[in-house]
Amino acid sequence: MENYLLGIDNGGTVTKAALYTLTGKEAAIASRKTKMMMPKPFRTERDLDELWKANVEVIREVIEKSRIDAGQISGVSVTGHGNGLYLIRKDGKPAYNGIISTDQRAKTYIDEWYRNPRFETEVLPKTMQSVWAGQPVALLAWLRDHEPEVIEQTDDILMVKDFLRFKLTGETHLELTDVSGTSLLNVRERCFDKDLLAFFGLEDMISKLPPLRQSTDICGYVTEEAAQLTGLKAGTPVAGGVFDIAASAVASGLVEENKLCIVAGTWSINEYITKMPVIDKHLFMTSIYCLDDYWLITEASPTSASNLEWFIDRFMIKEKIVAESQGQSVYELCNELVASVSSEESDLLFFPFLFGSNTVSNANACFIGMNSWHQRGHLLQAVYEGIVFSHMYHIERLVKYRKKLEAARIAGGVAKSDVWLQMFADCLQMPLEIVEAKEQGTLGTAMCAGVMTGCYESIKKAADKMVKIDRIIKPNKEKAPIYRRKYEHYKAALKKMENVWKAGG
Ligand SMILES: Nc1ncnc2c1ncn2[C@@H]1O[C@H](COP(=O)(O)OP(=O)(O)O)[C@@H](O)[C@H]1O
Ligand SMILES: O=C(CO)[C@H](O)[C@@H](O)COP(=O)(O)O
Repeated sequence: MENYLLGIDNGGTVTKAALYTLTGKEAAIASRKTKMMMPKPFRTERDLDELWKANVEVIREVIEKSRIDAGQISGVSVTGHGNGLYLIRKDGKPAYNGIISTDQRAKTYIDEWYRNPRFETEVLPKTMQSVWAGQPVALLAWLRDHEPEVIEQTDDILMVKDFLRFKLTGETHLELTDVSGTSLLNVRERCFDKDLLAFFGLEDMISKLPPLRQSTDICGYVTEEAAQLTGLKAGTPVAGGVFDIAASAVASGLVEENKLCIVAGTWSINEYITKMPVIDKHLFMTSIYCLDDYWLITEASPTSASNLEWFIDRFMIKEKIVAESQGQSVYELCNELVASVSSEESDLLFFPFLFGSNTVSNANACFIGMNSWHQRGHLLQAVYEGIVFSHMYHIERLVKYRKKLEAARIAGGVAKSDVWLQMFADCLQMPLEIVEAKEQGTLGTAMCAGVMTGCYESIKKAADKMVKIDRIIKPNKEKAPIYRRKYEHYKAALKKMENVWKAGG
């Protein structure tokens, strides 16, 4: 009987599960949108019972769809958005709603930390990354000051994938690649460090950080209770899993240094791998990669498809309900509307900063240059283009640290849209290599399960077997001057707006 690996991915917007054969063939896939709650300005939270229910449903669905016996699943592995915060009490119940990494309630702490000269001399060499509002260090500091009873009740500090692993196995662990992106870890020494935590005023919380594990370690077994709910077989081993930005990268074939990887989901993630870490206060992050000897160098911000999601929820909700009632997706309508307007026809700009930005700290989203003749398609086109330009802005910073990148691999929900993919290729003027896997997060983490169960010697060997290029999207040369002009316009407007935002506007 053939063996299968199960990958589970909890992003900021969508929960997915997928079953793979050992050659990377997708046997079944299922997804559920999860609700982002905004109980107060700048807060993005999720109900953890609803999140667990979504996971139970997608796991059950993939087992049913694939018609395999659950005993054929030799291993399970998890991934999910990095950062944010998932707190549980001693009795295993949530101590708070899950906090998604787009949360900005703690943004005032950031400027204060950056003003402290010790940040550059003592913190940055250990964390190798910027500090920002959605990181657990900022959220924990905020809870310590505003809702101390939550911290008192907390027994374990987890990331989303660790919470899910805990629901499946009853065990609590943190995993290295994920924690290496949180500012909680001394990344160079790969350990927690009381002096580092003390900088953020969090030294007392070291006892609430569960043990650190590797991506491919066995971190527990599916319990009887979880088995009954999900249809998995009790006793199936569950791996440590991997940070989603690394999962998508390895499943896109980021096993060499000459490729750019773009992940366009809730977040805009832009990354490459190298054997030398980059420590620079202007760079977003260096984190631990899931291939031995490699570091993942990332430029990122919450400026990608979360903005489209907001646009749909505010201005296309009827269309969304109708589409979903007919078993269709509202994204197809969005893609049709964008395809119906040409790239030359409108100069409308959009800054995709609804959940944070990659410029000054109090930047806001805005449309610039609206005219009476603009239709919904033009607004959507500006949203799509603004998201691409925000990725390009990150990529421009990223290439400063290395030689030119030859081609890009792209993952995340946006990669499901042909019109958006062509826009990326035309704006970047770079070929986009599209892999066969529909969901790279689930595939990347399934590789960890494959190594954990001894099916592969290493994640690199798993990637060699499981990643296949499906097609290449070539850039359209005629579009180069059009998008170059639009991108220059975007950057010039951004510079002007930065002065307004800096002045408190
Ligand atoms: N067919 C599509 N066309 C355009 N955008 C899409 C399509 N499918 C998904 N998306 C966008 O991708 C987002 C989901 O991306 P995903 O990477 O799954 O998110 P996350 O992992 O952050 O939860 C959706 O919110 C939506 O904005
Ligand atoms: O920590 C992060 C970046 O450093 C983000 O949370 C990222 O992991 C989100 O991923 P997304 O929700 O877009 O899948």
